[in-house]
Amino acid sequence: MKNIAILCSGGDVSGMNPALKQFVEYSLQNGLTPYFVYDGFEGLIDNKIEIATHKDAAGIINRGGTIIGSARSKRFMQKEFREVAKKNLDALSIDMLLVLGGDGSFRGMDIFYKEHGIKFCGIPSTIDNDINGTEYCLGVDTALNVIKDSIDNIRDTAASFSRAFVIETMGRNCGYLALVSALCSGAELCLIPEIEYDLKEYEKSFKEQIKSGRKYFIAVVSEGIKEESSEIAEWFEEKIGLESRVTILGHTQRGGNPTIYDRLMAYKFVNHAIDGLLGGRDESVICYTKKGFEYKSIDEIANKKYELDSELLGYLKKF
Ligand SMILES: Nc1ncnc2c1ncn2[C@@H]1O[C@H](COP(=O)(O)OP(=O)(O)O)[C@@H](O)[C@H]1O
Ligand SMILES: O=P(O)(O)OC[C@H]1O[C@](O)(COP(=O)(O)O)[C@@H](O)[C@@H]1O
Repeated sequence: MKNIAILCSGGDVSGMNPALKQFVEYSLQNGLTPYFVYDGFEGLIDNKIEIATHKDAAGIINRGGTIIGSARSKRFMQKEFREVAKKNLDALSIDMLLVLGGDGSFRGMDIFYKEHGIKFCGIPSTIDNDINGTEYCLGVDTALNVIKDSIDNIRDTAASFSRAFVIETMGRNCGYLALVSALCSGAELCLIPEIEYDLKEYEKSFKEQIKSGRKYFIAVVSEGIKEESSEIAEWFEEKIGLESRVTILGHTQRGGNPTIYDRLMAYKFVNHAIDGLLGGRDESVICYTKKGFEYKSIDEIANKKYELDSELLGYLKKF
C-alpha cells in the first residue's frame, strides 16, 4: 500500500477541513494510506505526521480553519531542516504530499522535490485570491460571504444615520476581496491597491449625491492601499461633511462555516490533486481556470504576479 500525506501552509482558509475530509476518503478509495502533517512545514520538520482515519475526518466538514493546523516556517527555508523533513517522511515511506497553501508554499515544495524527490500537488488556498494561474483559490467564497454579511449589517445601521462607513477588507496587496464585495454590496466607493486613485475626484459627485438626498455612504477599501482606513474616514468628515466610522474586518474574514461552493471546490481540488499524483504528475499545482481544472507547473504560478480580471476592473471604473 502506498502512503500519501497532506499539510496546510500559510494563512488558513475555510474549506481546508472539507479538503482534509475528502483527502482521507479519496485516498482510502484509491488504496492509499492517508497521513496528516500537523502545523505545516514545521510539522514535517518536527515529525508531527500521523495516519489519518475516517474517524479523524468525521464532523469537520462544517468547520472553518484547519484541524491539522497551519504555519509559516522559517526553518523550512533552510536546507538542513528540509533534510530532517525528508528523513521523517522516509521513515514512514511517504513520497507524495498534497499542500494546501499559496505560491510561497508551492515554491518551498518545489525546492523540496528537486532536492529530495518528494512528489507534490499544490491546492491554491488563500482568501486573497492572489495566486497567478488560477481563477479561484479555496476559501475565497466563504470570505466573500463573511464580508457580505458584515457589510449588510453595517448598512442597516448606516441607513439609520447620516454617516459614512469605511470597511476594510483583507487581501495583502490584492484588491479582489474588496472589489467583488463592493460590487456585490452596492458600495459607493471602492479603493484597491491595483488602481491609482485621488479622493478629490469623488468630492463633487459625493456632495451632489448628498444634495439629492443620499444620507449615507459605504466605502469598501482593501488592505494594501496607500492610505489608512482612518484617513479615508477623515476625508469623509472634512471634505464631504459626513460623520464617519471605520470597521476593519480583519481575521473574521478567515473564519466561518465553509460555504457550499468551498466544500464542493475542496472536494474537486483534492480529487484532481490525488489523480494527478497517481497519474504521474510529480510536481504541479491544480488550478481552476476558465477551461476547468488544469495542472500547472510552479514556474507558471510563482514567476508572475496575479492580475485582477480586466472585466471586474472595468466595473470598478464606473464608481
Ligand atoms: N523559497 C522557499 N524555500 C523554502 N520554503 C519556502 C520558500 N518560500 C516559502 N516557503 C515556505 O512556505 C511557507 C509559506 O509561504 P508564504 O509565502 O508565507 O505563504 P503562502 O504559501 O500563502 O504564499 C513559508 O513560511 C516557508 O516555510
Ligand atoms: O494572519 P496573519 O499572519 O496576520 O496574516 C494576515 C494576512 O494573511 C491573509 O489573511 C492571507 O494571506 P495568505 O493566504 O497569503 O497567508 C492576508 O489577507 C493578510 O494580509
